[in-house]
Amino acid sequence: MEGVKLLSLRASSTTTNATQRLPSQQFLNKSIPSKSTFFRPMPQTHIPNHNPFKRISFPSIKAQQFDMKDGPAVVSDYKLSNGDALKAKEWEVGMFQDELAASQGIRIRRRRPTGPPLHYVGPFEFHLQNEGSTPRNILEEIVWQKDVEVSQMKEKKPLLVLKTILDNAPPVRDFVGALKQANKRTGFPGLIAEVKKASPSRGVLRENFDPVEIAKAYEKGGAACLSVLTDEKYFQGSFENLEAIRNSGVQCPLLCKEFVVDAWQIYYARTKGADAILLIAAVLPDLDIKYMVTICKSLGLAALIEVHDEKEMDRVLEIEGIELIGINNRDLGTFKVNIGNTKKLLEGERGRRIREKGIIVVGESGLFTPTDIAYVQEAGVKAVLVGESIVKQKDPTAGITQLFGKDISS
Ligand SMILES: O=C(O)c1ccccc1NCC(=O)[C@H](O)[C@H](O)COP(=O)(O)O
Repeated sequence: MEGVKLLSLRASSTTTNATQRLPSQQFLNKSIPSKSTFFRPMPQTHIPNHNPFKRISFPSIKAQQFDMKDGPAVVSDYKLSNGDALKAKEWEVGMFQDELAASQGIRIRRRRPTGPPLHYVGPFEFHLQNEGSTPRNILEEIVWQKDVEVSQMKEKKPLLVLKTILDNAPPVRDFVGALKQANKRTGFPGLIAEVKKASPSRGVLRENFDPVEIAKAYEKGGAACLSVLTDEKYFQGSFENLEAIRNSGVQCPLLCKEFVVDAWQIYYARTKGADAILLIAAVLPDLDIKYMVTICKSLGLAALIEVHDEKEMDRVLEIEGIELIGINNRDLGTFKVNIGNTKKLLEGERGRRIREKGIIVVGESGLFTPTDIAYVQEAGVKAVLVGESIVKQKDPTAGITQLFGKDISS
């Protein structure tokens, strides 16, 4: 069988022991390395081109044990099968994607670093450090899990199948239009009411959870749009919930609240009745956002681009064609909530650019009282995304009236 030649494999014996505590309860008592083994600058890395016979140069690999004496080892003429070469290529591409993202300030790695395929280690017996394969925070853990889930789902329903379903799909509802209209009608920020059973930071929010009943109660209470969590593992949500709400007669446009790591998910969300989808800037590099926004537009979906800090906001403001930006008051890495974040990100030049571009800003998370709503409205939002404070109420319709300090249903 043809193979590629592994021309130089270097290994060093350095290890890192420095640890830091993770913030979330779920992560308590776990420690992670301060620096990931597979996330440091590796100037020697090249993405191999498609010719399997071309030279591939590999990044340096840190080893905990290495039975060669001292210093780098050079392996020559070690052959990889085509299958292994593919794995090697995938691994290097993954590394390259993470480095590209890091250059944009993105700390979330898109998939769990697996370490190089076994054959990379050649004839030497050494164990790769796997500290780098521990997620740094909950968002990274969710994203890694999502990457695995999506590859399995894609196998069951490839894009071509989704596209066929979409040929007969009912029309999309105008998500942004509904928010603007509600803002005009009520004088308050348009409400995106979240159908949320549980969350990593707050646990189960509502035991008796009937998504359709809650959606109807929100609509009755004056919600302009609904946000439906579809992640199962961390939020106890589902695409069945989204579909059921869509088929229940509820008229509000629906946001699919997912952790998008692959454009396939956008098509899938649309087949399940979504009118809008969330894209998180802390997870997606600029090019992915641009590409995904284009896909959303081609499908008629609105894209809610979520940011949490100035850097993310500045990146997103450079992207053409963004209509909706969500400012999350919750740090998805540490769970800390501060509604002052919305104000901070809308001050000065940023606020001016947003107004100039006619972007609708959504204040997200941690909104519980009429004072909170007034505060973010004063800061410049035209919409709010609210989950916990209304979903926990026995009667979510009344919860909305309580949140705004006024009946906003008519
Ligand atoms: O809510 C969490 O614990 C959480 C953890 C990790 C990633 C995302 C998370 N939440 C998503 C959201 O931002 C909220 O569901 C949404 O903005 C509503 O927030 P709230 O009104 O505070 O329920």
